[in-house]
Amino acid sequence: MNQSYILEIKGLRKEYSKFTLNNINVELEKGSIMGFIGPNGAGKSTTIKSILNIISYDSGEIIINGINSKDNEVSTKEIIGYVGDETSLYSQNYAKSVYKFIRRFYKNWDDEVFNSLIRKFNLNLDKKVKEFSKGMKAQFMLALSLSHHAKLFILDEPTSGLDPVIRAEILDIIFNTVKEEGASVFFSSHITEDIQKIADSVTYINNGNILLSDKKVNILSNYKQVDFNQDISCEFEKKLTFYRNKKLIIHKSKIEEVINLAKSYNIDSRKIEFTTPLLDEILLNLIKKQN
Ligand SMILES: Nc1ncnc2c1ncn2[C@@H]1O[C@H](COP(=O)(O)OP(=O)(O)OP(=O)(O)O)[C@@H](O)[C@H]1O
Repeated sequence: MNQSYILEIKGLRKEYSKFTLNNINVELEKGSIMGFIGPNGAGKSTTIKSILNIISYDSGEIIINGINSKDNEVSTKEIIGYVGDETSLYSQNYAKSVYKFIRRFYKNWDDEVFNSLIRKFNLNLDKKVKEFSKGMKAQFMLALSLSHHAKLFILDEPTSGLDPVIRAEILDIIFNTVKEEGASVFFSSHITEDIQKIADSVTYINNGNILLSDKKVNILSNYKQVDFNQDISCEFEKKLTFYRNKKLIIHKSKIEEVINLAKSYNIDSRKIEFTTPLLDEILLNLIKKQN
């Protein structure tokens, strides 16, 4: 247990018949935003459901604000604001009844925050949840989760399937609320662009295993995109594993190796440039290495 972390996942393991979430370790610092990214079926929702105790897990520990989440479920739930795809649970109900039902669970519920978000999103609470569009459902869920001064937001694909305008609005609200209140966010997404925009740290999961978990600035400074800025021979290209579409992403420890290799293929090393790649390119490179 470390007081500077709001969430610690230690050695989490969950076995399904055809999939294993294997030895997941994550540390989320208080006041920071972590993007949890990975392809379809990587294990993101399984991890999130384990954090929330929605499913049981085989081994490992989940510590929320210093407390083992299994030891005190009520107090840990109180400090979590969750957005997932559970609107189907309430779809037959009027939005107003859902709000009245949910607010009873939280002693820090704040109607002023809730009403201002509802006005901002222009949502009509006299509608049934099923009458809301996908974007409105996401806004409604977000308003519910942001209205009880949570310390930790767990967001499962909060922007998936939304148009760019609503996506940007939701990201802004998450970012601003969290920074104002000093809260923390663990959010899963397929959209690397969103993560690059607001996350302080990134955890990348593939096939039930974590391939990378680090501060975004470290990841971006640890990897380089190599631009040769000249024609290169097929033989040299073949030597460069993971060279695709004229892009080569390498860990910075490999810079010298690449320069020396290039020289041995008569490449003019003065023209070679090393730039900072997009997060997307770095993660794609990691998947290619794993497969
Ligand atoms: N209840 C279950 N029983 C058996 N297998 C399951 C169950 N729930 C999930 N899985 C399997 O676990 C794997 C991980 O699923 P999970 O939903 O965690 O992935 P994900 O990263 O959230 O994917 P997506 O981005 O598509 O939502 C998948 O292979 C899925 O089929």
